Amino acid sequence: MTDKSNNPAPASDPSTTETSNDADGSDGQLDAETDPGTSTGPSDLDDVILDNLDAGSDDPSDEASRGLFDDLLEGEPIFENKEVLRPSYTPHKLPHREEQINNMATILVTALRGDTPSNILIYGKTGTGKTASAKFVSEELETTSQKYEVPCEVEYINCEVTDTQYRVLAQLANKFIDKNAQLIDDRIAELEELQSQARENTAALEETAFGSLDDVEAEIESLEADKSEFEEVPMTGWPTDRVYSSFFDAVDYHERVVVIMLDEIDKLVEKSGDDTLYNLSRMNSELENSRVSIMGISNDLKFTDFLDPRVKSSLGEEEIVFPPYDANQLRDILQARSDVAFKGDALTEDVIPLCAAFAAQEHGDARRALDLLRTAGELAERDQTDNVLEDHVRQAQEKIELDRVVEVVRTLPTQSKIVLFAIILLEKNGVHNINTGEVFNIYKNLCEEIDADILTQRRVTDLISELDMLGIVNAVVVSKGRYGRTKEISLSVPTEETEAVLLSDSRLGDIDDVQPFVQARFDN
Ligand SMILES: Nc1ncnc2c1ncn2[C@@H]1O[C@H](COP(=O)(O)OP(=O)(O)OP(=O)(O)O)[C@@H](O)[C@H]1O
Repeated sequence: MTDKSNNPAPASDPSTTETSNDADGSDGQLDAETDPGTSTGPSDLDDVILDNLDAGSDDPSDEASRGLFDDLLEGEPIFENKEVLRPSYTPHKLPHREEQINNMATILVTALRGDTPSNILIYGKTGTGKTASAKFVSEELETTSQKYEVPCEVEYINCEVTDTQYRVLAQLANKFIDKNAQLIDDRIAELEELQSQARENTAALEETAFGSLDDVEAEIESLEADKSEFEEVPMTGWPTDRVYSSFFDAVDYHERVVVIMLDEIDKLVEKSGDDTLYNLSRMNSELENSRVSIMGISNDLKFTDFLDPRVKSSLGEEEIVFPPYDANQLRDILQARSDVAFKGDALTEDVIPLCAAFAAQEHGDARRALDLLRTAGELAERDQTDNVLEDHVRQAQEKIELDRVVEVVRTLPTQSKIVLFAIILLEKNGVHNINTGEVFNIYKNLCEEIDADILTQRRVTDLISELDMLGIVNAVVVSKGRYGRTKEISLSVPTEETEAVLLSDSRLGDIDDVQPFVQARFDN
């Protein structure tokens, strides 16, 4: 990167050296240097600076005109369209998901015949294409329904964000209230058009259901009354049954089949139980004009164990499983995306197979594979090379892993952070085969220092097990013969980086000198 502060030009020019001695940066001096005859008025000053830069184009002082971005912009870009590698992009082709997509379509085609499709539960680990496939099928369904003029709508809700019954129902109610308002407006506009035609010539009413202009007027008034009855649901504050009946009335306003897609449905059940699913699944018996079908998507294969048996059987009428991708399948997925994402020959031969192999190790996660490919491309771009190399993929793998660790450590509860900090202090001081007692001693001293509650040794042991499950430490139980069993703990993440994240927590960051705490290990 070109750094103006390193630019030798001003120093090598005696006149500018003088200038820099001038307390206020002396614009006048520059002026005089360039053109002694020029006055120092502000309007001339602009010209002088430009002249100066132009004149020096062969001079190293040209560097001064190079901005922060010039070097980065130089050279061939590696990406043709980086957006297609981002998670927000919905691909139009989903290799190796044909079977699941066909299964979904076979179930949902019922909606295009005006009947209620069975509810569907979609399972599969993260990054196996569940959301992408379900969205693809929904878009196709809506497009076809428009083509054949069958009223069929899909509503998508991400239950990780919208995670209570109130919010799910309110969001659905408001979506249908908006749609109804739009429908009513369109219908009123048509009727007003008919009114004006009929005023000129009453024959315009002949082919319609209206006998007179008064009938048309009455219909417009009735539609306006309907519209004013739909009241937007506030995001908090109403009793839940009122929100439910708003949604019910809005969805039943006219004939249609509605598919409600509940992504991360397990999060909704975890946070607020199965009431929402119970209410949604029994709606059809009461709806007069419309029909509702539910499509639930989950990473957690076991979440239905927590459901009321009635909800469970109704929701799981059809189940579709998304298995993890293997390395060959990931390769095809990456190849299809990279054709659009990268410039012609930007990728060297090994890049896609390596990204696929890394991601296949991580339970066949396509999101991870795409992240790796994008990050490798970005690292190559930063190196200002024309090609993405195998080494960029390895660096990308490390970077993503480190980012994950940083995020997990950053969001740990304070007590777990203190326990982890104690383990780090022991490791940094060369202690091997750390045991729970040693961690507990240092933990206690750290807690006293920062005025935190001290948990029992048993709880601390639990927290160590949690850190183990998160992959931050490795705790193995070893038998000490007649002295019983103990845990030997070691760090599974890079020490320096993890410590830096812990110290960025304001409470732990307040500890000035950690040495006495490590010393305490020997005192206890
Ligand atoms: N067969 C595929 N072809 C192309 N891209 C795919 C395929 N499967 C998944 N992807 C891409 O991988 C990423 C993750 O997919 P998606 O969000 O559908 O996974 P998911 O199974 O819903 O995961 P999660 O449960 O974590 O939400 C998305 O960017 C998606 O476009």
